[in-house]
Amino acid sequence: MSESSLDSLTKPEAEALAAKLRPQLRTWGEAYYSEDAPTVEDSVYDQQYAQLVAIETKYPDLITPDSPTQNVGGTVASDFTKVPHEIPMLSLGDVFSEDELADFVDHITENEAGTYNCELKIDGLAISLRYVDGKLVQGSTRGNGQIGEDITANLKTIPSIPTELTRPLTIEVRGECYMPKQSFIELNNRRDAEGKSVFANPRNAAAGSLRQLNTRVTAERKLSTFMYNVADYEPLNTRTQSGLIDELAELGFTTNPQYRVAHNMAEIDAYIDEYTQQRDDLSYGIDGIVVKVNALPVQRSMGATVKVPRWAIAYKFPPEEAETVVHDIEWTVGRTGVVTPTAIMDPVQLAGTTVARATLHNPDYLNEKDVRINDTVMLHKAGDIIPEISNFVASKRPADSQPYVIPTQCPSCGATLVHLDGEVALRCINPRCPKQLTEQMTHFASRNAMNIDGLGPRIIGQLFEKKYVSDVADLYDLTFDQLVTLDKFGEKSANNLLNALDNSRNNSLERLLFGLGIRHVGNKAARLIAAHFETMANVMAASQEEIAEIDSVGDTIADSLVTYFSNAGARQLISELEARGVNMTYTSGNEQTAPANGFFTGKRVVLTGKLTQMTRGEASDWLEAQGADVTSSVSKKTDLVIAGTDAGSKLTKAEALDVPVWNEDRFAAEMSNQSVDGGKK
Ligand SMILES: NC(=O)c1ccc[n+]([C@@H]2O[C@H](COP(=O)([O-])OP(=O)(O)OC[C@H]3O[C@@H](n4cnc5c(N)ncnc54)[C@H](O)[C@@H]3O)[C@@H](O)[C@H]2O)c1
Ligand SMILES: [Zn+2]
Repeated sequence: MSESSLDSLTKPEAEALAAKLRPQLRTWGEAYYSEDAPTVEDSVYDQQYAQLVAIETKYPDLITPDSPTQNVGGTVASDFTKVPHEIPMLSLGDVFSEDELADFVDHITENEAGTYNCELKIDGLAISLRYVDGKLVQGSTRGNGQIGEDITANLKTIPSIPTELTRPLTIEVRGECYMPKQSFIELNNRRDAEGKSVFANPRNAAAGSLRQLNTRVTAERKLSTFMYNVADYEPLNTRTQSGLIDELAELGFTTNPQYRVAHNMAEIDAYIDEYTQQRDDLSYGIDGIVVKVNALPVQRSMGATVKVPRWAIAYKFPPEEAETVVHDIEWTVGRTGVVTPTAIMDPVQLAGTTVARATLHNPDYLNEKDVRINDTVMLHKAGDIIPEISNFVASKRPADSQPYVIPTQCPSCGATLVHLDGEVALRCINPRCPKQLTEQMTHFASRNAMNIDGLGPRIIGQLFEKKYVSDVADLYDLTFDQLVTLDKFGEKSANNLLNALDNSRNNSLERLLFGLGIRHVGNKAARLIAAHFETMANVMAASQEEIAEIDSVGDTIADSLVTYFSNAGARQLISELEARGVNMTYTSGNEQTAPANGFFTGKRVVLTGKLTQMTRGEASDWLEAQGADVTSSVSKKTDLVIAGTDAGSKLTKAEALDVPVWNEDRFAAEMSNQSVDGGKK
């Protein structure tokens, strides 16, 4: 609300409006901070928040202590141990135009001559890390600013966070935990495919991934960090904000290199312009820039309000929007039968890319947005990354517009679509649905599954069209003569594909188990199950209880596996594969398939102490499969020691010899990284 429209309100009217805004903001804040699932766009929240600030600035006596303007947004879930922040973790004041920013800078310059440090405003969530004598002892969320949540175990799975500093400082370091753009896109794609709701932006995704009771989930989400602050700068040598970032880097933290010292508003403007241009090229999301007084003693003397420091301000990028017209809503069937709608639009430039498609996720989402064919819509990029429809433009809706009718039949096979229990997604449950079969075969051939080089979706589509295949077992009957009839497929490609198919017959069981695309059975679960039961026959004969007993497998996966194999068609498929020479046993323990130049290739690794997430045997098998040499005694030649709890003399010796030491979480994180990538090749 602008000053002038606010001026038209009487004080009682302003009071009444404030009394309406506060609970609304609180409700939105609750969804955003506790559920990591905002119910409105940030710009809507920001606009109402600004109205409240304007009212409270004009009539300070209307401020209530519980007003959202007086409290750092955030919650403390009861699932986590509480961590009091002796020095509060604050929010940032924000401005939305360069003029407002200039006012802030002028005000400071009048009082305190000096320089500013410009930093990128990373779209993540604030964390605090406490080190005692250089060792990481605790990590926490911002929470409500006064009290955070203890997420030490989760933070230890993040590779960029050092467990030990290069100097034995006792210090509390603060910064941002974020999810890189690529991981964010992959995570949301995966969630769409699984019929789950998607995260609105990388910040919510990072928060949701970090505040997990199961640290393995955190480890899989590929989070990273940039540290940029300390609770108290006394232990440091530097006395400037820019020097602080350098010193944190020397201590072993990952810091953002894109900061710059500015002397005046012109230089700050130049920085803003530069990063407004470059933001789309960064591998992480930013939602603005932060301008900070550079001298740390000046920061301290300026202090803070109850909510924000007085020595810093965030300049938020204006949300980039574009207008276009929706021509069609396309429904596509995924591997698991989830059918997702996509809006097909006139191509338009938006934040650095041409956009012609935007996902509408699921029928609920589509209905809520009420998008119709021929609607003019406003587009933005969710979390500045994924094109999304903000809303339709009511004034431009054609008079004869009809609400969009959600299809009831599969676009590929015509089967009636269903909602499975509790799912927002629509599904085709026809096991012979052609599109699902192509997608399933693509999955079967993929790198982490049967790893059949040269068998991509284009080829698979043709194989089905020509009726050379109807399921994955048929792949093993393909002939040279058939393959050379495919479009743009020469003799060399045909031979290569036949070779790749032949090689895949020797894969260890876990690849087949994963390749079947059984719901919930990811590559890690497949590995655990294959290693446990050793043969496909054992897996198929296993009861729900026997499967669920395996560490970190659990009921959901066990149920799904049993259901899958209870189907006669599935059992038939397995015997057809077996008849075609596909290996049905677990051989990874002694297989020579170590990646040629993976992280562990040729490394001497010693395991010591008690492991909790796996047995020593499993850890050792896995390391050997990665090409490591697992030895039992620590020497100068040892490359790495992995220490569980109660590690004794080997750990002491490693420390004395300066051999790098990893804890179990760090190792588990690497394991899941490698398995997600299918072993770095
Ligand atoms: N859509 C909704 O319903 C909803 C609800 C509540 C809040 N929000 C959004 O959340 C934001 C308000 O949240 P907030 O109070 O945490 O403020 P904020 O996120 O705007 O700014 C403060 C935070 O910026 C982060 N930050 C990133 N880079 C930094 C750097 N270089 N230096 C210092 N800090 C840096 C820190 O985590 C800090 O806590 C607004 O953008 C608002 O739109 C949205
Ligand atoms: Zn179908």
